[in-house]
Amino acid sequence: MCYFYTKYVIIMDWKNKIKAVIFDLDGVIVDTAKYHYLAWKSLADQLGIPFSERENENLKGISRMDSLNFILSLGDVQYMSQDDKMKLAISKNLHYLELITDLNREDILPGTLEWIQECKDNNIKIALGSASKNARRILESLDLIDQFDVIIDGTNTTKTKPDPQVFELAAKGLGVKASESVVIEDAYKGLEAAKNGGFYSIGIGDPEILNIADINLRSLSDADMNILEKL
Ligand SMILES: O=P(O)(O)OC[C@H]1O[C@@H](O)[C@H](O)[C@@H](O)[C@@H]1O
Ligand SMILES: [Mg+2]
Repeated sequence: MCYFYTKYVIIMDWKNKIKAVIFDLDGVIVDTAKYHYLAWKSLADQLGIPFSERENENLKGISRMDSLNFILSLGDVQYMSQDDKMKLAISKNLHYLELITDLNREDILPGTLEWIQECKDNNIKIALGSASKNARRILESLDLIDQFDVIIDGTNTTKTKPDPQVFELAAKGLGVKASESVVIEDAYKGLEAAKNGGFYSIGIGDPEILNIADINLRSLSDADMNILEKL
């Protein structure tokens, strides 16, 4: 008796469409968002400004100075000299750095390493697109710095999310178009930045808050890259 076997190779559609993934850092790769909150909360307490996790949502994805200005506006602070603002921003950052002293590979959020590996297996380029000026230091602590083809952070940008500059610079560095790239973000403003630049997006976190993402996940560990088939 003779058997004939036919092999079908199914090529997923997203593999023809997507050439790059741009990861946000804080709240996507590592849960530093909570330390940013704790450091801002402690500063707000010192200044006597009411500040809770609800208001903190507005700080996700924006620069250090914009965050400080937002907190001062909550306290109805009409005027503060640039010098004094700088001192407060520096003190918040020193506190934040203290809180993340012990950050290490175990702090990488679930699913991140698998997504990075899948990108590599599928010849998808990887960039970091973060507002943080501490990004490189954090990637070093996590031993991830060598995984990225391009790193764009708060030291490379002049405009903050929701301006798409950070993602545009990342795409330019990778040599891909926005329409061929997926941005992974935990911040509403980050998702707005992705949309403003014409990037696809995945929102990590509460789908009700992140309701402008193309795909919503609670965590990267909730799906593998074939979820991009939904795009
Ligand atoms: O103070 P840093 O590390 O430069 O970070 C700037 C911003 O970086 C973003 O990634 C965070 O979501 C913001 O909360 C933070 O303010
Ligand atoms: Mg973030």
